[in-house]
Amino acid sequence: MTSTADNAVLSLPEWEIATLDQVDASVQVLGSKSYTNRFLAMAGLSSRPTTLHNALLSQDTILLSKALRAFGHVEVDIDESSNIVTVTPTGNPMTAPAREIHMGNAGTPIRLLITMAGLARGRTVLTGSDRMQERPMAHLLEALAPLGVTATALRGNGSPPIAVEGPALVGGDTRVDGTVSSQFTSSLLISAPYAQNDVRVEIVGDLLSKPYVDMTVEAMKRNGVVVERDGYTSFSVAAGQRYQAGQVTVEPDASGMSYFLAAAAILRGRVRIPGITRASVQGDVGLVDALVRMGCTANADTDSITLEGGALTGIDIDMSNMPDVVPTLAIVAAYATGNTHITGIGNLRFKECDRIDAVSTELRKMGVTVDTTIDTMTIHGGSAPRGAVIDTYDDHRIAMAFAIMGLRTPGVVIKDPGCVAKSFPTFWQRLDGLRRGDA
Ligand SMILES: O=C(O)C1=C[C@@H](OP(=O)(O)O)[C@@H](O)[C@H](O)C1
Ligand SMILES: C=C(OP(=O)(O)O)C(=O)O
Repeated sequence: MTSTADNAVLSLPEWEIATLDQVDASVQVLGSKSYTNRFLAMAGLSSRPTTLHNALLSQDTILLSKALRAFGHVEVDIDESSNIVTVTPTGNPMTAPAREIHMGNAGTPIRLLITMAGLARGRTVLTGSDRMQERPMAHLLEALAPLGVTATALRGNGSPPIAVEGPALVGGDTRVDGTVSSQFTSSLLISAPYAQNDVRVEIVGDLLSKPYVDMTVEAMKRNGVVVERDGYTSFSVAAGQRYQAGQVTVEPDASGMSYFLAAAAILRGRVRIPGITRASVQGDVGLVDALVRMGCTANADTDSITLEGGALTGIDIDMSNMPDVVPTLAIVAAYATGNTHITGIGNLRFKECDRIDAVSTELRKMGVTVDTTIDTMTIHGGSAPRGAVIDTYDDHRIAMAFAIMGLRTPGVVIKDPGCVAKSFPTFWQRLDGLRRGDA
């Protein structure tokens, strides 16, 4: 075991976390994955150049950049040393790539691309990892048909590989199920300005992950496109609007931030995240309020979030608006007294892995009692977790959340630490930086 971590950890089969007695650190978190994906997609449609500053450069966003390039409408330059991405229109229309596009397990990017492919000339085929080939897309495919686009799951199971025929985005009225993924709605909205006619999207059922749709509407507005809306039940985009692009700065990733806040919570220390505030549109900042309810203290600064740990008690919480920080809250709950009952999380079963199964299985390995149902999880606090070898299911969030437990509980070994590269390739360096106070 060593406390020295650099990017070499990404290629190790497993990594044992060194415990840490105390934490008082400021942590630089990479740019938001969701904003980077949105601004890249919009830049990929625009006929004006875009420069993204503090962009997240990770597996998912790089896959999206490559896919956009493959449509021929834009060139994408990535400067890894400065986290700047420049998207430059080529003057050519979007054309379906001759080869299928492989999107790994990048869920948001593939879903954004499915509607975008309806604007490209020819037949686009989008596919991904084995897990991606199980992730649900049928509601999006069904919603595209009334807008003129034929998008077909080639194996008939509603999942990739998916073929999209274009150019065909005529526009009009459609309905989309909101209860499985908000990404379907975001996908329809982001391409909507480029349809021939106005697009109106009605949401069927109660939309989950609502803040992600707020982020979409806000990012479109920052880019010059207005979305009219009736709460979370319908959204309209007038035809003919165009993304203005230009210079965009991406704020830090609230989901990535969550692991360091959890470290402060379970070590009763203090962590400061500059560049993001509790007023962010990113729903995952809601974790701060949850941790305060559990006994932590948080600031109300205008340029950062600081969280200080306290005596932790379990809470009841509906996390349907912040699904990606459920693993984070669950590991904090393991150190609280009393039970934490998390509801509204049925769609965790469709993420990079079945996160309800994964979190409960790995917490149980560590001696924590967890009850689950199809869409809830109850973590029984009060028994000291013990070290274990943690399976990570090719899921970055399982690896990162359980790594934080290793700061307090000796003997936590994270298998396949490289899986964090999906959203946070510098995670292990930042974790190591906690020990010096300047992550
Ligand atoms: O739109 C987005 O950027 C995202 C939406 C969420 O998905 P769901 O809407 O499927 O919950 C979230 O889990 C994902 O990591 C990113
Ligand atoms: C669910 C996630 O990502 P995606 O759906 O974009 O693959 C995630 O990052 O937690």
